[in-house]
Amino acid sequence: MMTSLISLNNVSVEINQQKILYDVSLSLHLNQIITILGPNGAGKSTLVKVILGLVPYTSGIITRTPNLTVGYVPQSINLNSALPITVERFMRLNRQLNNKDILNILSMVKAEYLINKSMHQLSGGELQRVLLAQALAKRPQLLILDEPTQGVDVNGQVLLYDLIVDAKKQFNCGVLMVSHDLHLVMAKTDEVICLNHHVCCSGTPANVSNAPEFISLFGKHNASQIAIYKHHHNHLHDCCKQPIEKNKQTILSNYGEKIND
Ligand SMILES: Nc1ncnc2c1ncn2[C@@H]1O[C@H](COP(=O)(O)OP(=O)(O)OP(=O)(O)O)[C@@H](O)[C@H]1O
Repeated sequence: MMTSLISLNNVSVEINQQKILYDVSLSLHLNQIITILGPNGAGKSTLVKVILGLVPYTSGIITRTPNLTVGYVPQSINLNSALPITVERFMRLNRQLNNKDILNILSMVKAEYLINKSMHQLSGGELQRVLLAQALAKRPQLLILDEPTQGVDVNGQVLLYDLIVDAKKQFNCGVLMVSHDLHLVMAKTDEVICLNHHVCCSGTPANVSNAPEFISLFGKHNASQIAIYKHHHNHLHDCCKQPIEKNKQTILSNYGEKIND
């Protein structure tokens, strides 16, 4: 039997009488990668925060495995530019790690060369890798990432997703991530959950891309591109380097261009 790390059963969240999430059910297991996708304002970050225990839920049941260790990679962090901090100091903030631990964990995310650099001088990709290292320092059973490739160029995105898969293998952890980079993550994902305040559809990437709910949310053409991208995930084009706007039409309509150019 698969070990369920966390299960949500008909979880709803209301803020100021507004239903942000309703009747969301999901179950995440060890060694499983779940990707959550959905349009702007669909409640993806709220769902992540509910799972992290940062936002209270109004109804439903959440069950966690006892003493669950969770590592979290946020979308980005606000560092006070007036306060200099090196990567090494940043890594020490959360936990008492010795020098060897810090080097080991940074080398896992190919960031050991950054150890003495200022956090303020990192590129988008380097910063996200350090945030991943910080999350992995706890040796989490559950790794949660909320749009981890914001501000990261395409090579950095590919590397980051590869590192997430490596981390899953190394720690045998479950991974739950919010991502708009469907063309990069689909082949690495076990289950896709399409969220628009509720779970519109879920399943394997191949199944979801054929689901009527998914097609009505993202359009038939775009849905079919996702299925195609499952087989073309190493095939990158220049247009991927453009910043991906947080707008489902923009994100998904780019897929056609990538296929054809
Ligand atoms: N604390 C809050 N108070 C009021 N409204 C909130 C609060 N938190 C979230 N919301 C609203 O809930 C909705 C869902 O927000 P959320 O950030 O979870 O969406 P999202 O899917 O992550 O969006 P995006 O793709 O833009 O990051 C939005 O309409 C947002 O304005």
